[in-house]
Amino acid sequence: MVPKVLISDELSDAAVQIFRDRGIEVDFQPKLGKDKEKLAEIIGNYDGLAIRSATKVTAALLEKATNLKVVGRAGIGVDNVDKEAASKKGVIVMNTPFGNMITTAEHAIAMMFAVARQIPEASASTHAGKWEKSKFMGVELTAKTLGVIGAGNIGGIVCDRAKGLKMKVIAYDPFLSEEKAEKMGVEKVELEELLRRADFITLHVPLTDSTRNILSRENLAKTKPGVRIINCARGGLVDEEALAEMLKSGHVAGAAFDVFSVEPAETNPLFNLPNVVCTPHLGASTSEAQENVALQVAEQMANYLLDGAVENALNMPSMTADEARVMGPWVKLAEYLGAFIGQMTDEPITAINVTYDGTASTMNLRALECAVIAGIMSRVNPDVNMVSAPVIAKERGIQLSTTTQDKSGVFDGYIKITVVTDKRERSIAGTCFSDGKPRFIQIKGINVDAEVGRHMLYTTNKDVPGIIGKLGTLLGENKVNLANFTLGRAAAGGEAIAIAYLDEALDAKVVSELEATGLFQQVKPLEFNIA
Ligand SMILES: NC(=O)C1=CN([C@@H]2O[C@H](COP(=O)(O)OP(=O)(O)OC[C@H]3O[C@@H](n4cnc5c(N)ncnc54)[C@H](O)[C@@H]3O)[C@@H](O)[C@H]2O)C=CC1
Ligand SMILES: O=C(O)C(=O)COP(=O)(O)O
Repeated sequence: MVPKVLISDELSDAAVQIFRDRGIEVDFQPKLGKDKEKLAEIIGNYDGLAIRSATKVTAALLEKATNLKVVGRAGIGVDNVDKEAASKKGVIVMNTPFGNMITTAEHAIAMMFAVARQIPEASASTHAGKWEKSKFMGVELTAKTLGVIGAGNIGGIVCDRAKGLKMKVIAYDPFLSEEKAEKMGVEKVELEELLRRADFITLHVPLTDSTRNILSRENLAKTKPGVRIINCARGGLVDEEALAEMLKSGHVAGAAFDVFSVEPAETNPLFNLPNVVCTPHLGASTSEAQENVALQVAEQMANYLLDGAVENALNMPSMTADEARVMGPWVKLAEYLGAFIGQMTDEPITAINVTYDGTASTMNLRALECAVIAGIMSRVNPDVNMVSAPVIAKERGIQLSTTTQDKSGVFDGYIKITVVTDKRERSIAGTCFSDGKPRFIQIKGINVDAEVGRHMLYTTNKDVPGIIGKLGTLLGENKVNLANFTLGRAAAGGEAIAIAYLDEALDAKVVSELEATGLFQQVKPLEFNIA
């Protein structure tokens, strides 16, 4: 089936072209992001949704997005996407972290100049024929201290440009190392010190629980008198009411805001105050940046929908198309191993350990781990996938651990998973042969060579003559056709396991009859989702 993508915000035509060139059906409805009812009505038809900041991907919208696999944000900030809800629904959320960073940094610098020299007001006054030369006395940037809150990609470029302007740059970013700060030629400081020393403050942090209201009334009061504040990051980082009051009192000399706590901003405490420069979220609005993010998001979404490659996802480990191809059988194996043990385990799982041996240990382990968890969780929730499974496991407080080791046996590599419950530990191992077919190679420590079948019956018994005959007879009496059969045992007379491959799912009645014979310790019908 040809995947379908909806573009619900203003995106460069380049994105539409890429989707078409890649053989993806695309609907370009750039106004839809502002019409949430209409969007909710049709979202169920799409595998992918490409957005900017106008579309709000809420839990309610995701509920309706029954086919959605990926949300692609043509830009950086994803605070308009409920990532937790998306993860739970198994929807990948990806952004384009670099495509508009230069453009946004340049906008911040432009805003700093604009507020230092009151350019918008001076321009409006000149257009009005007033020639108010003495009214617009500005300040120089040279030798002033710029306080950068958040020195990541955009903040880093702002630091670099500001140094070019001969400013003294200080940065507050708890994740910025001293070495990196030194390399960037900036002084790393705490927030309090930044507030106290900066002549200009510019914000470049994402909007998160830790950054919301970072320039609160209390923090604004700690700033240097005459400070000018620039926000080209996100509305909600600054207390706009408090800032408006401080602008009026003269403590803050000016502000330049591109983003607002409510957008589109029709009213705002900062509007119509002298020396407040406002732009309507234009940070990323250059033709270059829009071309970059549109191309990138379309390529990333197409790669995922067509080849399973994952790039710049916020809720899934990265995987190249080549990796996805090479690892395909191993990802399947990981999922089948998880599904086997998940179906065997009725009591709550407290911990999962995954051992990667030989070739398996050289692969993208995060992706394999997600597949293992998805397999295990699929018994509880059939809609679970590699994106949602780790979230569900975390919610349930399941401890995850991994072990890697060099090739230790006859196989070039294998994956072994052990799950721990309050009552017991269970383990299973499997490998992929060169035919690309996943095989179970060890169950409960007993060696087997078992392919994966859609409908399987797993039994354990004491290794004594006649039991397998009885199993066959009972299945035959119930008109259950056997497609194949595999046995394994620890030692003669010890524990033995049998795996029967059936043509259809086993009736609960047959399971009860098998249990009633008293010959088996365990009788478990197993179902596998084989594409
Ligand atoms: N106005 C616009 O049109 C645009 C706005 N943006 C906004 O700019 C933000 C920053 O973008 P990037 O630099 O690309 O992100 P980034 O992830 O490269 O940098 C963010 C930095 O903030 C730091 N940080 C996180 N929590 C912090 C905290 N509590 N205190 C101080 N620093 C903290 C991080 O360590 C990181 O270095 C985006 O999240 C987005 O909201 C991005 C593009 C365009
Ligand atoms: O990339 C970002 O984070 C932005 O804020 C840009 O927003 P936009 O795509 O212009 O609506």
